[in-house]
Amino acid sequence: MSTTEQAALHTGHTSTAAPRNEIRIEDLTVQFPDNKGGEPVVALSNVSLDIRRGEFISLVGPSGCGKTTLLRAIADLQQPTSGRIIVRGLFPREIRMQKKYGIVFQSPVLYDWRTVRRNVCMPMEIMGIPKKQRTATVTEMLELVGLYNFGTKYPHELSGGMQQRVGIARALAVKPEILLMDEPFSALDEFTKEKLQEDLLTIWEKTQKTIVFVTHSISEAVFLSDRVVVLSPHPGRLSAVVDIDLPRPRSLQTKQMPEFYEYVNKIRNSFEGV
Ligand SMILES: Nc1ncnc2c1ncn2[C@@H]1O[C@H](COP(=O)(O)OP(=O)(O)OP(=O)(O)O)[C@@H](O)[C@H]1O
Repeated sequence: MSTTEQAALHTGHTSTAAPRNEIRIEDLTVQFPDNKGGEPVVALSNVSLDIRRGEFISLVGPSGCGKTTLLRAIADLQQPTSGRIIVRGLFPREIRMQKKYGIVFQSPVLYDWRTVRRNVCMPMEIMGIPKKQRTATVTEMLELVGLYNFGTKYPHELSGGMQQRVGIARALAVKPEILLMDEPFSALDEFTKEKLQEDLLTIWEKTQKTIVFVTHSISEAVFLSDRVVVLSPHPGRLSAVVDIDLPRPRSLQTKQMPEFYEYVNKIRNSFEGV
């Protein structure tokens, strides 16, 4: 299918109008073969979901429910067994080739022999972006994540939270449209996590990216998201989609609101029986 044909998949959108749906997941099934010759593992079964442009959406659910598989399928790191994903009218491969994804994993995988600045710079070097532009972007990104004064440090000189900030700066440096984050804060202590959650919301508000965020933490998902998607395991299915109608901008005070607890309980209850 050509790019134009793919774009035509978005019925009703002209080339100038921004499609309402950033990511459309249609009847997605992902199976993994069993290496002992048994039944395949059904990681995701018939999952359908529309993600809006500029939305902050979280995927939660018990271990093994397919959160990472879904994120990887969006990122074109995992191919569907059936069903499809359409991103801005194109297949994920096209979006990946166009460098429209920024991906942040649980561990930022920084290069120890490169300074913070040179770590953030790396994807732009690979893309052949001119040096002057790279330098300006690195400065902009380090300011955005609050690490401007740490550009000449090496990863081992940074705390875990600072290293994760470098990972976020690096993902944002190529100016992606969509940020895919897989448990980015789960290895951090509670204080660092809370600070990074607030800072991520500030970055999201400034940059207007679409963010798909995988987490084990219901309260983290409620605090950050416009919508929380609950998956249930074996096979991984969509079990609930909850709109989080808490006011923005959100801060630590948000976590004290009765409505915050109500959302957390509602989502926790939707886990029951899973
Ligand atoms: N490469 C693979 N080969 C075989 N099975 C896999 C593979 N990747 C994932 N699975 C299986 O698919 C299911 C979903 O895994 P996935 O990692 O997506 O779940 P998850 O919700 O992200 O889990 P967790 O919360 O523990 O990270 C699990 O049963 C897992 O064992």
